[in-house]
Amino acid sequence: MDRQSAMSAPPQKSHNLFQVYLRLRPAAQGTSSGERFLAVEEPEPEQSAPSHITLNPPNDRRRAIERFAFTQVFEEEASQLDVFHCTNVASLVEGVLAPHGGDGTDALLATLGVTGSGKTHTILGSRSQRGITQLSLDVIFRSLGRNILDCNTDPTLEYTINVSDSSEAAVFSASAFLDSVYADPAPARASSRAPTPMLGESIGPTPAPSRRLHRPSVFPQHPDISSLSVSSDPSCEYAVVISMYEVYNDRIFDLLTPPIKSVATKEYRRRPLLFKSTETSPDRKVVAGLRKVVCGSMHQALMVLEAGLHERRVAGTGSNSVSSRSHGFFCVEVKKRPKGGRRHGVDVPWTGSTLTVVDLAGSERARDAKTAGATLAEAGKINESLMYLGQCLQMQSDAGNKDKPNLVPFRQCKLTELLFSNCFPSALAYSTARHRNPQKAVMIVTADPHGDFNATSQILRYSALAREVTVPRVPSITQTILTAAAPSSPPLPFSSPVGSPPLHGRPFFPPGATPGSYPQAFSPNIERTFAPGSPGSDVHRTTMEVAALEIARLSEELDYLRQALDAERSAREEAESHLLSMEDRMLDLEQVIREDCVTEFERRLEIEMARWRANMQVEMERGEEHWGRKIEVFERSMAAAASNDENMVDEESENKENVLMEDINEENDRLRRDNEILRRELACMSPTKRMPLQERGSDLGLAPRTNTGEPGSPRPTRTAKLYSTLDEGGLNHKLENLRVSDEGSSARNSNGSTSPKKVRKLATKRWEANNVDDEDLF
Ligand SMILES: Nc1ncnc2c1ncn2[C@@H]1O[C@H](COP(=O)(O)OP(=O)(O)OP(=O)(O)O)[C@@H](O)[C@H]1O
Repeated sequence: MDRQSAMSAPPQKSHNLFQVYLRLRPAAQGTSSGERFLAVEEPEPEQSAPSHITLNPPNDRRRAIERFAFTQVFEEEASQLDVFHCTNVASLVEGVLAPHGGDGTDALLATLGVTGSGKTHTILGSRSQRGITQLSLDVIFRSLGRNILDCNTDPTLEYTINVSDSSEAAVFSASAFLDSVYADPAPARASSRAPTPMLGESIGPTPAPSRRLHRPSVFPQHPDISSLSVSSDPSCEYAVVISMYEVYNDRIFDLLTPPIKSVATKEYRRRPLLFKSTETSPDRKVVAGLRKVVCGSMHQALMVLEAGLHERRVAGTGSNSVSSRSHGFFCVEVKKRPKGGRRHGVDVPWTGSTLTVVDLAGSERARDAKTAGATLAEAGKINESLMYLGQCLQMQSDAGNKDKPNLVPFRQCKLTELLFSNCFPSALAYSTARHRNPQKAVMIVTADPHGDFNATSQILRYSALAREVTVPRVPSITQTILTAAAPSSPPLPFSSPVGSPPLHGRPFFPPGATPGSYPQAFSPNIERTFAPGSPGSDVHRTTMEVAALEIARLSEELDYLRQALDAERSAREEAESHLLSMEDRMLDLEQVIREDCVTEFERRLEIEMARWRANMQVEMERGEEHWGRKIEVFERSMAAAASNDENMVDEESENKENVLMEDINEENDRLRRDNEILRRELACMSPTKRMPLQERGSDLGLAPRTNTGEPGSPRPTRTAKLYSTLDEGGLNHKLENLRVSDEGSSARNSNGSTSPKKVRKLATKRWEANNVDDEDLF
């Protein structure tokens, strides 16, 4: 049967979570290839395509010959189209489109292999050939035809998808996204891979991005699958939403969101995202917070793919000039809803399924890849995640068995979580009416038959659906043992017929795993065959065969452990040196921050001091003004008090004057009365006794004292008494005083300080005084 035509046959059915295919890559032209260690077996009689391969250890007769079974094996001559057809991607796409109603079935397509074995070539193609991703997109857009909606024709499309999205995504229209990423117009750029950094260059933190890519003008058109299309639901309208992310160092990063410049480190970095169940997606885990682009055409989808690939981390290594340093995920969500978005007059949200295409990073040996620094550390992470993936693949066959619980240890790292989480029926499927199918998955293992024997054999061991080990011819060891056991019997030749029934013994444990970590009840479905030997039931012979097999296995395991140890040691040294450099950097940063703080502190202190001084000045001026005002008020009050005192003195003296005047008036009245009495007495007296007026006048002024009181002097008369009283009373003196007082009051009056009332009083006094003078005339 023609090998190529046999490849187009459908793969065999199994209960495995992943259908596993093997693709061998052709030897690179112009390079000296090593000895070929992989041999494809002729297909079984009941099969149309080869499914088994034999691994022959080159130049090492101690190693066992191993045989591996896959769903199908593609030889070097297999084209991209062969792989696309035979891996049955079209049926996966059809499951996503859900032509018969419902949400559809998620599909996952991944490539696994040693670095440089052709994973990226298979999944993403090359400059001249399209890969499975482009072919799948072509089938999707071709099959949806006119039922596909575009943001340009439906302005609400972006909004309605955003609302119904269950992964907290930011949804963009393709035109908006592409305008933000690409510069217009631009020269053609045919490469589908990002520029390769220098060998060993650190690609940890994203360097300053040169945004605005050049728009690729042409995409490869070969192979052509224009004749192929799958069914879609004619009663529904569709939208194609694309997202891309990578798993780098066990963290998820969006490839369509530009990196953000860190304030602290001034480096451009992406924010890691979570893989989780959300409120609106309790039965399915999703990568939350991605940027998603609604594409209305195949061309737009390819442009988005190109932009995402540009952001993916790649590096040149000794094994591959453009080596993927992260696991890349390209997701095509096909959303569907009834035409017009309504059913029975009610709005219906978008539902749908996703086709995820995964380009895994290749496992590599540090010695061959000649990696160093961060690239070596990445390799450690890549190998570790691939080891966990191997463990999951080895356990996967039991997961399809309903009688056995799911024991696939897929939560050990982010990669296996992403690949396996949605493989199983949801626990909610039984409790809710809404039932979601577990995803369908295809793994394409790529291998270079002339490449690295150890790395390739490791990959084959943990990815194969079944494995047989045959005992090698090791006469030097076995014969010695056999001779010792049965010296009489001749040594028997070993034969290793492929496909002989398996012998019970220890199950195979993948590299890195310990026997204790595998429950015996769920050992992997690895077939192990031993050469049964021609004589049949010879116990010693069987024992020796088992021993030889065990030796071979242990020797392999030892090799692997040595390699792992080397890798771990170098990774540890790398990590330690990185830690030291980080510590130095931290110290430097701390120093810089401290200096910045001091400078800032001093600056602020200066400002505060200046402000304080200004405030102080203002306060002092205010205080001075305040006290000035107080003193002024005090002075004014003092002046007021002084003038009050003066007024009081005036009043006092006035009061005294008044009293004096009253006394004088009283005296005056008394004198008048006396005078009146004297007049009357005088009138009653004899004329002889009257004194002439002159005498009286003289008496009044200069009258001699006739009665001095001396003894013998005549007794004074009443008139004499009167004169005497007038004289003794100091009437003149009093009048003198009155005159003085009158002058004083006139003087004060002239000053204007005396009140009119006082003036009147004084006038009265003057008149009275004049009266006195007049009366004195008597
Ligand atoms: N089947 C094939 N036919 C032709 N060329 C191939 C094939 N497979 C791989 N190559 C070529 O081999 C080189 C390495 O392949 P590729 O980059 O796909 O390897 P890889 O497995 O993705 O490596 P890595 O894991 O380092 O990214 C590329 O130049 C590619 O074109």
